[in-house]
Amino acid sequence: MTTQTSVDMTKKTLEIANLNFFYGSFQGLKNINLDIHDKKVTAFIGPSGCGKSTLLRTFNRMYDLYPGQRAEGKIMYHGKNILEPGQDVNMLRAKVGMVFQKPTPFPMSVYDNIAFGVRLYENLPKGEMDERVEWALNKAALWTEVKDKLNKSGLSLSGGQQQRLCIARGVAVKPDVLLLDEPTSALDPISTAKIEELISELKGDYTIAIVTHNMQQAARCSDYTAYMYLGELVEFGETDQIFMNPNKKDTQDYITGRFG
Ligand SMILES: Nc1ncnc2c1ncn2[C@@H]1O[C@H](COP(=O)(O)OP(=O)(O)OP(=O)(O)O)[C@@H](O)[C@H]1O
Repeated sequence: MTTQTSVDMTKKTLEIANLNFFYGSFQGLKNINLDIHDKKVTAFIGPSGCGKSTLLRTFNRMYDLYPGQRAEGKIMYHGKNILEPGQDVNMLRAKVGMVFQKPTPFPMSVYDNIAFGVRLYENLPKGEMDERVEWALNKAALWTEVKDKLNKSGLSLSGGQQQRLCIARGVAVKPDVLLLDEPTSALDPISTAKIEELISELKGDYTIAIVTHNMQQAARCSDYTAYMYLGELVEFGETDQIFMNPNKKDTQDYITGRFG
């Protein structure tokens, strides 16, 4: 008998089919097919320039902000192809939030860094906004460190705290998906460990896709791993299988450091 749990295990948040991406005439992604599973962490690994960030940026159409960049194919989210012209991209970006490599707090208070995004989508009375700010900072494991500094500039925090503030900002609008583009590459080992711990906790509530150069990080944090090379998806599967028993020799060579 199929239990509810096993049904949930196979639920997909994003279904990517025949996805191609172009920077002008240069094709950055070639016929990508994969599913992003609900409330799991999917890691994207591969050598520099293989298209990891490009792929991540298609999931919330971040590329739309840049002329000359276009995607073809399908990314199904809640039964709709988000690549179609009628898609409300602002709503999409609220549901599919993104955190970048370099922490990017807004030049405003810690409190307003969180409240700013919430105000774009919801009109909350002050008391409820206070609760939302505390809730988001708690989710990002930052509340105890900043609860006495809510009126201080977000830029006055340490790099690791700034990155958790950016995660709190993403979480505050209650997204389904969090896209993390090398979120720890600018951080020290202690901050990195905190973010990795946070990722494990957040996946209880959110679907997470992470680009990382750090193979150990992919192995530690993710449930699924995608290995990319030259704009193609070489191999995708459960992280244990990809790291311990990859199907392709290219994947094996990359994860064992024999590549290039
Ligand atoms: N704005 C752009 N205009 C033209 N080509 C681009 C642009 N951004 C990226 N590319 C190209 O697209 C390809 C994929 O780049 P992308 O940044 O997605 O790779 P990546 O795997 O994330 O690399 P890295 O690990 O170095 O961040 C590369 O060949 C890159 O040069």
